[in-house]
Amino acid sequence: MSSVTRVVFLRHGQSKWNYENRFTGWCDVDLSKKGCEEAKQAGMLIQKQGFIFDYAYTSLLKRAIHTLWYVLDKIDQAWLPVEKTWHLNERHYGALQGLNKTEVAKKYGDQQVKEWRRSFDSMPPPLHGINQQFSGYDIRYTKFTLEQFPKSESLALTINRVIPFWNNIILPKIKNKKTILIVAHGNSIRALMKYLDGLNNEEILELNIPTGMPLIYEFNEVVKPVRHYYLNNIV
Ligand SMILES: O=C(O)[C@@H](CO)OP(=O)(O)O
Repeated sequence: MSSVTRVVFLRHGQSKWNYENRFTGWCDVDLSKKGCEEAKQAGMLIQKQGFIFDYAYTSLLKRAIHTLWYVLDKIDQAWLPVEKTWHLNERHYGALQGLNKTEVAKKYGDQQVKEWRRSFDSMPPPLHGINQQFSGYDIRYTKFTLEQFPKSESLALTINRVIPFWNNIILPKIKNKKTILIVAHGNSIRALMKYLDGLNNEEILELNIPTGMPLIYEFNEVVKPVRHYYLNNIV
């Protein structure tokens, strides 16, 4: 019997705003047609590896939830216990949410946009006031007061809310040899990878997570990551 325990991470399939090249963050945008196909393909890749999961986790955002549904359908594990949590949400992109990335780069420069998107501690400009990109009144976020509700998040702040979730909820299950599926977002997965692999601030700058590509992490008996790799058609 294998002594490694596996966790499958999956960034949602392409969303409609990924397709339109717009900052998304906590805006609840659905999958594009291509994203639905990517999610089904991810399910097929996972199914080929014969994974039988004990638990699945996802965010409160439908691009991730629907990706998970496609995967569970393909692997015929729709019965799986699923927990949805804001801890796995995409990083909040503040006032950039809804804006076109190319237009923002024309206005502020490529370097600034790269920093906002990929650096460790740079914070996108915060949302001001209540506009259509503000989801603080949404019923799914009632546990936040308006003051607590994020108006923007750096990767560092994203790490602060993803890692306690990892340590409190996921880690004990890996210790108990449970196989776990986590369907999340580019930056919540980057936050986890920075932590798991001890990436420094230069390394994190270059880390991008592809949509709809299952990423397998293997953990040893003392729950240290020993190897990770993407599943693709070659596997
Ligand atoms: O817009 C977003 O929410 C994210 C992920 O789609 O974009 P980026 O790749 O710029 O972090």
